[in-house]
Amino acid sequence: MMKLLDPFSVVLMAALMCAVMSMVLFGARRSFPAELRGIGHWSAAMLVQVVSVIGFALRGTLPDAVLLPVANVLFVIGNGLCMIGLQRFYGVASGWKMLGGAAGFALAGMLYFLLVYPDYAARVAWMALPMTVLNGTLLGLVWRHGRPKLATWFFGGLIALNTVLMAVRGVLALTHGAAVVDVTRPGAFQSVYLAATALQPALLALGFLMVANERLRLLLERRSASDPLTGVLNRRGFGEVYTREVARMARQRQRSRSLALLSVDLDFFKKINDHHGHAEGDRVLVNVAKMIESVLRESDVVARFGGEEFNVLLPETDLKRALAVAGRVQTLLREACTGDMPSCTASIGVSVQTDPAEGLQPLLGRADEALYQAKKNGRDRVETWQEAAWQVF
Ligand SMILES: Nc1nc2c(ncn2[C@@H]2O[C@H](COP(=O)(O)OP(=O)(O)OP(=O)(O)O)[C@@H](O)[C@H]2O)c(=O)[nH]1
Repeated sequence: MMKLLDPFSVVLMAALMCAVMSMVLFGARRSFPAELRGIGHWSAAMLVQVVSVIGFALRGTLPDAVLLPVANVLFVIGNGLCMIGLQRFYGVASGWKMLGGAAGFALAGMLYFLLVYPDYAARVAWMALPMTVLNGTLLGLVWRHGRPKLATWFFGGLIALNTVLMAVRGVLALTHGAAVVDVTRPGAFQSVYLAATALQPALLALGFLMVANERLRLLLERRSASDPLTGVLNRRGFGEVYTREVARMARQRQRSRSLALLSVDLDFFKKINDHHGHAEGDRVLVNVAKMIESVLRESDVVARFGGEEFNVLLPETDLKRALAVAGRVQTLLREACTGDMPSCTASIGVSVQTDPAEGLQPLLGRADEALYQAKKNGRDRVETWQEAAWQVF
């Protein structure tokens, strides 16, 4: 067993794996969207670990008084950078002070127990403290902010094991002395610790990458369902919500079930672009999307399929309420346009669905026809389409 795990080879293996992970993370940082933060810190952390591990491997070639403080402090900094990376990833304030404190604490202890009062077990116990605190902080972050997914369990499990191992090593150093924790001596705990030390940084980085990948999947899913300019849903996202709502409607027993759709189209939007420029036109679209959202209930959704037309889905809504919402959108738009926004009004077509089997296209078609009618009848008005006749409001 000990032949397989001679400390020198283990340490070199660890350095190699950290170097590979650093490159993988660096590549990920360049190719992942900028919203996924903290990956660069993990890449840097792995590089720092490489230098630290090489420092340990060089033991015997340089004086311990120089090598050990440097290698140990770098080890702490490497773990601290992982913490900062994860804090950035989860959008939490970065704990640079904590990292500085942990590194300073490690340096002071190392120097004291090497130069003033040389004691191997005391050094191990001392180092265990900042390492346990940093890893415990990582664990807390995953616990509070991680999504309950397999990647998170894997990542969190690794951090938990690492935290326990660090703490146990510190306690063993205090209670049993160097004989049990000195990795150059044979022993069960030393073998476990060595194997874990070799695998831990690279495995942790792998766990982080898995969590980042999961976040990337979510982000892309959300992007593919939303309009890049206004941030509201796009046609695809709208279709998904509609399908969900219509299924819910089908499950409802009462006869009065219905959902409504508003087709909101800005009037003479081309003029806004022509007079104020395309960028200002974009700003108007973003504001209008916000404004529409502000008059909706939580279950209502707004989408932009393109151009200057917005579609609003109002679940569990009858014609009367749909008209009231349309009226509120118009009022808000008129009020907002008196401020710093170019003057604009909207025509709105309203349609209602009561049969769950009908489908989105007929509903959109009717709202579109109503909208066309609103435009034809002079704009800045709301119209609805019903089977019997045109209703003008
Ligand atoms: N700024 C901006 N303009 C857009 C965008 N998409 C479409 N447009 C513009 O919206 C205008 C739509 O023009 P029209 O279809 O003639 O409609 P309108 O001028 O609003 O006239 P009516 O709808 O008939 O009242 C065009 O000038 C498009 O270039 C966009 O994303 N940003």
